[in-house]
Amino acid sequence: MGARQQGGSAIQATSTGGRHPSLHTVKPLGRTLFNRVFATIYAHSILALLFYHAKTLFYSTTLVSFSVTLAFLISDLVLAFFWVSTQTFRMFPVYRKQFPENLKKIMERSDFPALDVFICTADPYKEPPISVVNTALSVMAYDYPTEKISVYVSDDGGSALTLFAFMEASKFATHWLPFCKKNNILERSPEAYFELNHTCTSEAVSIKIIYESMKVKVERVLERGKVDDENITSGQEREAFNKWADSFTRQDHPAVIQVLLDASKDKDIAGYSMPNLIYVSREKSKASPHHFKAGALNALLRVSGCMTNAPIILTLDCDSCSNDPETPLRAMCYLSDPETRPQLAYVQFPQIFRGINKSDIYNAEFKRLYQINVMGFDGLSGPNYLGTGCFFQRRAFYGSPSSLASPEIPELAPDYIVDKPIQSQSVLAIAHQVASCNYESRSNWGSKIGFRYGSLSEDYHTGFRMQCEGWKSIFCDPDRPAFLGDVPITLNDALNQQKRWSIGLLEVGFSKYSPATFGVKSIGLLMGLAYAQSAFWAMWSIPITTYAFLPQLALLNKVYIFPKVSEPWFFLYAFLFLGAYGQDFLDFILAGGSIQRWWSDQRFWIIRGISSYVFGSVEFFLKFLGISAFGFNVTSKVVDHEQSKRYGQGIFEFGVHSPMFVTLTAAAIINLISFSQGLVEVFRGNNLEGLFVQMFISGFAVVNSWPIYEAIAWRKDKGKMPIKTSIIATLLAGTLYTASCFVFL
Ligand SMILES: O=c1ccn([C@@H]2O[C@H](COP(=O)(O)OP(=O)(O)O[C@H]3O[C@H](CO)[C@@H](O)[C@H](O)[C@H]3O)[C@@H](O)[C@H]2O)c(=O)[nH]1
Ligand SMILES: [Mn+2]
Repeated sequence: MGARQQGGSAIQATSTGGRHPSLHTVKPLGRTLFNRVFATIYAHSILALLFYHAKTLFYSTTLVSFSVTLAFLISDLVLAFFWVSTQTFRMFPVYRKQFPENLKKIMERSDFPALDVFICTADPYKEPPISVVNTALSVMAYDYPTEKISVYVSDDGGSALTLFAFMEASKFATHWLPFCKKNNILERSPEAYFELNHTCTSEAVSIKIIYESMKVKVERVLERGKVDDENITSGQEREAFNKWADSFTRQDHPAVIQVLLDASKDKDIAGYSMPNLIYVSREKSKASPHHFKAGALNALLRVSGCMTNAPIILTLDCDSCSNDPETPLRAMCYLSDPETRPQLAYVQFPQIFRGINKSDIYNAEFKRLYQINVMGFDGLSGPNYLGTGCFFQRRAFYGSPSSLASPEIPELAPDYIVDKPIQSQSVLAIAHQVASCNYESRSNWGSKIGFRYGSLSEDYHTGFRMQCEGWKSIFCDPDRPAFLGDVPITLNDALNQQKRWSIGLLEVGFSKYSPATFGVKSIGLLMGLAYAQSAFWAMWSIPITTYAFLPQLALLNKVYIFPKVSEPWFFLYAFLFLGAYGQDFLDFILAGGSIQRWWSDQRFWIIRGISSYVFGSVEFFLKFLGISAFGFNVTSKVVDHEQSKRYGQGIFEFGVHSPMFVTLTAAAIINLISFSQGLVEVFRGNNLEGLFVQMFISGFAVVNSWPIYEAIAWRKDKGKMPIKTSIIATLLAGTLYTASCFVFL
């Protein structure tokens, strides 16, 4: 909205010095001055609050009041940390525009750099192969010199079913690509295209028939769980599937690298060349760590290095379909600009999703994380890497801009020129060698070269470390979303995803490369703080859990812990609450959000605070102390019909028992009871002034908890709260209340 109108025009030449038409412009957002003034006022209010706590702490006469004050002091210090670090995003947010149409005036198409696309998938039953195929087709059909595109699919599930789907896709692609280009189609994922376009030409109808028959074949094979002989059409295909011997399991198998399309040979039905399409399932063995997605990406980095070694790499999650065929040209506006290029590690596009319900109940949109904060980062040294939809310079994986970190073999150097066909014996031999699981042992992969290991949030970690090395990045947020991904549609999936993120981020936060120490030293205070905010994301659990339980338990015990409405300190509390919420609301709406979605956003922040972040922190510290281990739990992209219907109606999906639902439900129960108790007090004419803040907090929580009460009390569908969860939560609430009676006695 506001942001979009300030883009500037193509006439203001920026980077090309006026000699050529401009490729891109950058402008500060209009609200920067307001942000700075407001920050000054708000900072003073925070200091006043801390002073108030210190004073209360100093004069507290009992152990209980001392402990309660201390708990609020700690909580408010954490809130203050998040507030301070949020200001880094508000100091210099910028908005950029690109002019891809000008690229053609400056460069010949034949001079465009080659592009290697990496697509990761890990489990055919959670990530349906037909969707992965759609993602691949959507980028194979990019408006970009086709023979320069190579798509590498990493299959961490090591599944013949996925390979089968891609064999079928390579045949379908020979029809699909010319169809898209000839008709200048925008949605180049067939699924999206057929969903949107109901009035079809006869050509479209016949393409649709080919697509549907491929889809049916792929889905049938998936249902059967194996590729039957009748589905294998050539000796070459049979040879490939023979690799799935009896000893082949997903955790233990040799590397499988299969060239499905070869740009130098294969042609589409119109006679034009096809892109390269290569299936890669790296070697796995239970004896060696595989480092989850980062490991998969590094294997692709090496395999692609010796096969095509394109200078530009696009990384995609299996569900990130292209939504705009012009996207690589937009990225090229920066990657081909001699002024920005030498320092530029990557151009990040925002993560945008399809199929989010109207009020976005699980806050899948993540406006703050994926859009608002990123614009703030962009005005400093550039956005963090978001894991998908990102164009890298290959060189950025090999050391800082000024000093190259050399790989073990010359074939992997970023400037190596591949002079043999990708299917030649020698190329395939090296590719298999670098995809083996022992290749990385005692090497710099994962520490100084490639995607970085040691965190379940490999995206955040890798981008951060690149910036510490001196690389810059750019956020590219065009009006038409460049990619569209899938969102979790059950609460359990959403919370588990958030738990994984919070663990991964803590892993970086407490490593020797912590943004708070190493980061501040390498990239400066503002960038360091900006990264630190995410690293310690899970610490939100401290204030949120405290405010979800403590004021309520005190209220139940008739202990009033906040300033009375008539006291001046009350206004401080009111200002801090309204100021923070108000500014958040403003940011959200100015970034094009709706009021309804903003409400869900704040609600889900509270929900995460008492579930994902609490459990994520606990799991992290157990691992830190060497007591347990955790893995990368892939988010399901499979759509259950009933669940998806409820999701569409905006109904919360519980359905299964989860410890994370227990804490949530316990909080909902305690808030409801304490609010009711407060009401009783008010009707009895007791002390509304002293009660007010506590009543307000529990009332606010009650309104937010509405979906939980529904799920416990009167829903009948499969997504209601399991009885077991409700019982355990009630017991937990009872225990907390009993304990509080002893404390507040
Ligand atoms: O061992 C693994 C685990 C996952 N993946 C792939 O990683 C991607 C992301 O997994 P998903 O379950 O969809 O996670 P999300 O939480 O939705 O993803 C976000 O968070 C991840 C880090 O936790 C980033 O890697 C992603 O890019 C980012 O979109 C998918 O394509 C998976 O196939 C692998 O290749 N190997
Ligand atoms: Mn995902």
